[in-house]
Amino acid sequence: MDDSFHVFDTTLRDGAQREGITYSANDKLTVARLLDEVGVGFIEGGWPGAMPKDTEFFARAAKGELVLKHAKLVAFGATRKAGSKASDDRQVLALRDAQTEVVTLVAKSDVWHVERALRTTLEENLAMVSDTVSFLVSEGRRVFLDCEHFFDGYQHDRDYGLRVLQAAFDAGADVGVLCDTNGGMLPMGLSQVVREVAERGGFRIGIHCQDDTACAVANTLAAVDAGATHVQCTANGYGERAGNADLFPVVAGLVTKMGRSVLPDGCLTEMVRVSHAIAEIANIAPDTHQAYVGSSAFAHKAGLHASAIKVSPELYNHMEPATVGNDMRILVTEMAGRASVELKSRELGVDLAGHPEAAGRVVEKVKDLEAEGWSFEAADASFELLVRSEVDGRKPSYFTLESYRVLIEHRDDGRVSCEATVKLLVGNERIISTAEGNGPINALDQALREGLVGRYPSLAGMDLSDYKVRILEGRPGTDAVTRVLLETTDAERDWTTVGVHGNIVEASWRAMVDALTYGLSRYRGATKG
Ligand SMILES: CC(=O)SCCNC(=O)CCNC(=O)[C@H](O)C(C)(C)COP(=O)(O)OP(=O)(O)OC[C@H]1O[C@@H](n2cnc3c(N)ncnc32)[C@H](O)[C@@H]1OP(=O)(O)O
Ligand SMILES: CC(=O)C(=O)O
Repeated sequence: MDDSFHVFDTTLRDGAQREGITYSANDKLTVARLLDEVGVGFIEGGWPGAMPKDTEFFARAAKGELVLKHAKLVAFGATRKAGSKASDDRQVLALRDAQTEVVTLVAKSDVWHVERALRTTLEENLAMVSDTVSFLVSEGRRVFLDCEHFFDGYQHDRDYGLRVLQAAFDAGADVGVLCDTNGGMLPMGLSQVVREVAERGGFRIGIHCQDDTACAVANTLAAVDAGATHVQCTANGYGERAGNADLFPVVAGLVTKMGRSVLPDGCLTEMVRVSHAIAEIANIAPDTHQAYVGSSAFAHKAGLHASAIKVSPELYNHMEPATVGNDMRILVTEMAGRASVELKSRELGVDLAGHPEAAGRVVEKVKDLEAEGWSFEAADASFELLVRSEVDGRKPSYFTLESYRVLIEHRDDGRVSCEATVKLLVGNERIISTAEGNGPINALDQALREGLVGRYPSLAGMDLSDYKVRILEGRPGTDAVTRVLLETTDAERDWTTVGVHGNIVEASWRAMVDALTYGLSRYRGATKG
C-alpha cells in the first residue's frame, strides 16, 4: 500500500476504552490479525507500559506471534512528564521498547488542558512534545502526534494548537492528528478548521473523531474532503463514551462514495466477516442496523420497495451489497405486497412467477396472521411452509396429532419435574411417546422426537438451538398472547419457525411442528404420514 493515505485503526487502543470491553492479550492478537485481513494500514495495539496486557501484547508481537501482511503495528503513549527528560521517562522508554516501527503520542493542544489538566506552562508542554518526538525519532521510530482536544483548543487559542503541531513537525513527526476528543463537533465547523489547518501546508493532517454527536463518521469523511489524509477509526465504532468513527462505514464511504482507493485490492469484501468476528471477540452483539455491514443494512421490509427492487435492486439500494461482503434480503411482514412475497419466495427457492394467485393469497394470510400476533420476519421456515402449502394446495405433513399432555410436578423437596406424552399417527401406525425434560417445552420436544425418530431417523441430527418467547401487548397480565420463535439446527444450517397462541405450550408446539416439518421436508426419502 502506498503511503499517500493512511487508514489507521485504533480498535485495540481507543476501541478498548469502551465500557464493557476487556480484551486478553490473545484476543488482541486475534483482533489485530482480523484488522490486517480487512487491509488497514496501521493497527494501534495499545499502550505498552500502562497495563500488563498491552505490554505482553507488544512483546508477543515482537517475538513473531503477529505477522501482518498489510498493516504496521503502532504503539500508543503520551508525551513525557512535565519537568523531566524523554530519555528518562519510564512511559516513553516503554514505547521505545515495544519495538514498533510507528509510535503515536498523545499531546495536549488546548491551552485549557495544558493549564488545568496537565497543570504546567504552555512552553513546557511544547518542550514535552518536541523532546518526546525527537527522542523517539532518534530511536528510529516514525512518530504520529495525536493533538488532543484540537478543535476545542482552536476556539480557546487557535495559535497554540498550531504551535503544538509545528513543534511536532520540527522535531520530526510525520502526521499531526486533529482530535475531536470530546466529540462535540459537527461536520460544518470541523471541516472548516481542518481546511484552514491543511491550507497552511507543510503538515500531513490526520483526523480522530469521537462520536458524542453521532457525527464521527460524517466528521471523518468531511475532514478528508477538507484535506486530511490520515483517518483514525475503530471496528464497529467501539470507543470511549459514545464511541469512535466506525472503520467500516468510513472506509466504505471513502472507497465507494469518494473514489479513494484506500484498501488493498480484495479487502473491502471482508468487511462484514471482520466486523462480526471482532464483535464476537469483544462479546458485543453485532448491531444489525450498522451501516454497510449490519445484517439489516440491505434488508427491505416495505412492499413498495420490494416492487421496485423486483425491477432492479439498485432502485432501493445505495450500492451493491456484495461490494462490502453483505447480502440483500427481503422481509415479509404485514407491510408486504405481492412483490415482497415473490422475491422472498425466490430467495427461499420457490418460484411464484407462475402462481400469481398464490402470491396474493400468501400476502392476505401473512397480513391476517400478523394482525393476530404472528411474525414471519425472522421465521423464514414457517413462511416457506406457508408459501409451499399455497402453491401445492396443502402443507407437507409427516404425522397427525391425536393429542398431547404436559405435566409439571412441584415436589416436596422443591424439585420441579416435567413430563410430556404425545399420541401421534404416522400413516396407519399409532405412536404413544412419553419423555421427561427440564421444562414443559423440553419434555414435549423430547416426547415428539422420540416418538418420530424410528420413522424419520434424520430427526436425530436436528436440535433445538434457540427459543425466544415474547408476550404480546394488547391483553393484560397472564391473559396475553404468546409468540414463540424456535431456531433449529442440523449439520448444514439453521432455520427459524414461529408459533402464536394464548397458551405458551401450544404456541411452542406450533413452532415445534413447523420446525420438524420443515426439517423433514428437506430430507429426500422421508415418508409422509
Ligand atoms: C484521549 C485519550 O483517550 S488518550 C488515551 C487515554 N488512555 C488511558 O488513559 C488508558 C491507560 N491509562 C493508564 O493506564 C493510566 O492512566 C496511566 C498508566 C497512563 C497513568 O497512570 P498514573 O500515572 O496513575 O496517572 P493518572 O492516570 O492518574 O494521570 C495521568 C497523568 O498523566 C498526565 N498527562 C495527561 N496527558 C498527558 C500528556 N499528553 N503528556 C504527558 N502527561 C500527560 C496527567 O497530567 C497526569 O499527571 P500526574 O500524574 O502528574 O497528575
Ligand atoms: C487521542 C484520542 O483518543 C482522543 O483525542 O480522543
